[in-house]
Amino acid sequence: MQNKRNIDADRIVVKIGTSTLIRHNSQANLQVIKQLAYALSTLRKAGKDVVLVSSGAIGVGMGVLGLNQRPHKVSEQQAVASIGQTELMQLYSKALQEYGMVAAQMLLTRDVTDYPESHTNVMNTFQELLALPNAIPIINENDSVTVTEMDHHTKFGDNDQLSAIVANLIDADLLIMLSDIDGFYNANPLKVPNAKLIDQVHAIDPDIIELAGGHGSKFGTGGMTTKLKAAKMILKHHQEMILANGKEPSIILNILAGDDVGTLFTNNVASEGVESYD
Ligand SMILES: Nc1ncnc2c1ncn2[C@@H]1O[C@H](COP(=O)(O)OP(=O)(O)O)[C@@H](O)[C@H]1O
Ligand SMILES: N[C@@H](CCC(=O)OP(=O)(O)O)C(=O)O
Repeated sequence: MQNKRNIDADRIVVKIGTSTLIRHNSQANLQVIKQLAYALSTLRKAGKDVVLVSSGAIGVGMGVLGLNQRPHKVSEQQAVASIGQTELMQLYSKALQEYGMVAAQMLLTRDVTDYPESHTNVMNTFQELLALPNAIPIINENDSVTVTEMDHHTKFGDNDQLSAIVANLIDADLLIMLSDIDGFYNANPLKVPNAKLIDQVHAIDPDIIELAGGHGSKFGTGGMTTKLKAAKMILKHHQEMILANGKEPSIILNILAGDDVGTLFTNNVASEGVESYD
């Protein structure tokens, strides 16, 4: 019999990565977007607070423009992102409409954590949106304005860290990180085919960081390292994160039903018999 987890989450942030949203031919994966819309709508209708952090602006923009390679120049990436973001939100809006939901786009910069006024404004927006019964906030980094300069860092780094910051900001119970891999392994499965899936992680220490190797897809940015940075922020705030495979986003519903899928990052020490890393 499959182990059950005790997942008690009323406020949930879901992050979906580029590698899950985009097919190898640079086209958006509509099946994934439709199923994601279904899962998020189901949770919202069940009274949960749900926020989506979605990557994919650059990946979708590459598809729109017929590019095979991610541009190297930052300004070109920003232009591609602004084209892709529009298309991505159209896809989400259409998919959510099927379930009576509306998409609410929020494009953030690090100002929301660095400047009290920006922080207050973004919190007010979250509060109003989460009070609406049929709105799903969909967040991405504001790629056309974020830069990292000597004296002003407006970039979050990547959407893995952005999703943890959002989870911290709105005091979410759970961050569900959907990627193209079943969870966190004891080595990069792309390089080590017999790598083993880890059920639970309780601390992000150098031994754990050592297990994250290399980048994933040609579209995504962070690979596993940035997911561990996100997990570290989550554990610091005594929240939980589950890293799972997003190829079937209905897995979100399995996660909330307590199914033992993916890797759970938690401060709560695992029950006996479950393989875990402290
Ligand atoms: N220890 C590990 N466990 C699982 N995946 C790993 C590990 N180390 C590196 N990876 C790589 O990280 C990839 C996921 O990161 P990425 O492609 O950036 O995803 P996303 O687009 O979802 O953010 C996996 O496909 C895998 O190749
Ligand atoms: N803002 C960028 C996010 C890039 C990013 O962090 O991607 P990923 O590693 O797939 O989460 C975009 O939408 O393309």
